[in-house]
Amino acid sequence: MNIMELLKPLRNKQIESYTDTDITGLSANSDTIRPGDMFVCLPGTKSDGHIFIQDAAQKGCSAILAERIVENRPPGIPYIIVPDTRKAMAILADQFYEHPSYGMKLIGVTGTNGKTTTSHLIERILSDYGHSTGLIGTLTMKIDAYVEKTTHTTPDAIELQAFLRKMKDRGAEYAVLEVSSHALAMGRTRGCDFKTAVFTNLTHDHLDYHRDMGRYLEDKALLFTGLGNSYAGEEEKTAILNADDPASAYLAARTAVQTFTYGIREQADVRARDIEIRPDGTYFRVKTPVGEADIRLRISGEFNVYNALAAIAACLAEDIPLEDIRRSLASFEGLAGRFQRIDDGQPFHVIVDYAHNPDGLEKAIETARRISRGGVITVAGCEGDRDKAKRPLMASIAAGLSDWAILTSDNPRSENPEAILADMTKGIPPQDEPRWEGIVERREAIYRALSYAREGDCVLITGKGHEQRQIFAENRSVPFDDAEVALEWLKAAKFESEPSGKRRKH
Ligand SMILES: CC(=O)N[C@H]1[C@@H](OP(=O)(O)OP(=O)(O)OC[C@H]2O[C@@H](n3ccc(=O)[nH]c3=O)[C@H](O)[C@@H]2O)O[C@H](CO)[C@@H](O)[C@@H]1O[C@H](C)C(=O)N[C@@H](C)C(=O)N[C@H](CCC(=O)O)C(=O)O
Ligand SMILES: Nc1ncnc2c1ncn2[C@@H]1O[C@H](COP(=O)(O)OP(=O)(O)OP(=O)(O)O)[C@@H](O)[C@H]1O
Ligand SMILES: N[C@H](CCC[C@H](N)C(=O)O)C(=O)O
Ligand SMILES: [Mg+2]
Repeated sequence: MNIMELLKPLRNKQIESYTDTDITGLSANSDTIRPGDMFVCLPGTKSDGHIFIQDAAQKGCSAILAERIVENRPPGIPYIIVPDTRKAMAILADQFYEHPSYGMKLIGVTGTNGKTTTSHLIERILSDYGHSTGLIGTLTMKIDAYVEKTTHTTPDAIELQAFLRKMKDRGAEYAVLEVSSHALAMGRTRGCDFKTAVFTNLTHDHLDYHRDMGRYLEDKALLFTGLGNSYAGEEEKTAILNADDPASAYLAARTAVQTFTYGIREQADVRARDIEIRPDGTYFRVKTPVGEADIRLRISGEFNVYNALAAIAACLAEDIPLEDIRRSLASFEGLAGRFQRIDDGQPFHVIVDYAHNPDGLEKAIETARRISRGGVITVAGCEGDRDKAKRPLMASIAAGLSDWAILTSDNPRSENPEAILADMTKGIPPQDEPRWEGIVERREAIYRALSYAREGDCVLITGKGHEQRQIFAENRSVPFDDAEVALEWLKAAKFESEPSGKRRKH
């Protein structure tokens, strides 16, 4: 794309040097930049993109977008200054990829927990109904059967717009996007013309980044305030809100578009009752403006009722008949690491779940309690280089709500795992008979939890869900998959079926 064409939507820019040139791509990373790309200098949290200008120039970048002049600016390369390169990058990415979100129906899902589950439920219902649908989220980026790997829940603006372009070119009618609060705060989705915004819930997480719950909510609200800014198309827009979450009233007040609510406890447009939580799934009756239905989900937990209700509301807003929604939900077999059952014939439940914040952990343990015929043994850890305030809260929930908690490591990243564990255990009130122990090594913690289980118990392994690696200092990571580790132990323990039930061989 010609440089002037690319820069057209940037209102506030200063062109320091200029040559008429073609821009063949955009990049904010001097490591992976290709000749012909415009280099966007982002002031980051770890380093400053401006210091890599020379590097990018040597690799053949075609232009530079910066926030200031730097010394030894490479001659002969167009150099443009804008007040905020991150915001400008999103606008340029939308322009470069020729507004891929226009003309597709974009459904954005945000909230502390449940984004991935809700997004996949929506995607499944839409595609079962015959719509060509793309999805971008924590687990994957996909367009119908075509799949790419992701590194982030919401990729940066360049990767995001490039993938939306792929969706548009392949004929997708819908794009379901998981929109993280980091993405909203950093403007990664600027330029996306959302038709629908779905809110799951707001509870404590990511305060290392957002600083407090008020600012966290403000960042989440950006998805809803942004609904009013239509770049293209005049289709009706909707905010789908959780009537049982107090943050929804604020979001409703902040959006100019119509709202559609779901819930269990408060009055809502889409409401569930007669909820039954079983080991093999969840059953409930849903009342909607277009009728009632009995829903069967193959995933356990009241929290998954909320996720299903959000998906039902979003799909009713797309005029999908309730009966089709019911059928799709009944066939959804769940996602890797989201209250995932691990079964090797053992006489107790083993669940791998991605709960990595206080509310998620509480909900996961409550669900384990509902399906257990005995006790609940929980394995929980906390992340390194992330919100430290969660640590004592999560430890207190794990030890307080389980019959036995094994506190361990999650991804320690640059931190000392023993120190993370010590931060966690500070949150546990002294008890006459402690109901927890600490085992830093995660594999050993999982093995130990499984070895304690007796018939009917539930072993709940939380924090890493689908993740396949454990991350240590200096980005060193080792293969680690909770489900595989649990299966390793179960296979070695050799459970087998007997006519009288399951029993352990050794
Ligand atoms: C806090 C955060 O989100 N940081 C993201 C941000 O990094 P940053 O701005 O701090 O970048 P930096 O490392 O300081 O570098 C600054 C600039 O210099 C450039 N650089 C750097 C080194 C070099 O040699 N050459 C070079 O050009 C970098 O490419 C970057 O443009 O921009 C980077 C590029 O887009 C992201 O990879 C990075 O995500 C980090 C790795 C991350 O872990 N993010 C997580 C917290 C995140 O975003 N999570 C949410 C999900 C949260 C939820 O579940 O709700 C997500 O959407 O995934
Ligand atoms: N509606 C919900 N309310 C509370 N907790 C939930 C809800 N849905 C899921 N969880 C918990 O959060 C975990 C992650 O679920 P999911 O991946 O759907 O959320 P997410 O918002 O996409 O998470 P992330 O922010 O990591 O992308 C689940 O394993 C479960 O423990
Ligand atoms: N979406 C969460 C995932 C945390 C999962 C945990 N296992 C970790 O890797 O820290 C985050 O970005 O904070
Ligand atoms: Mg997710």
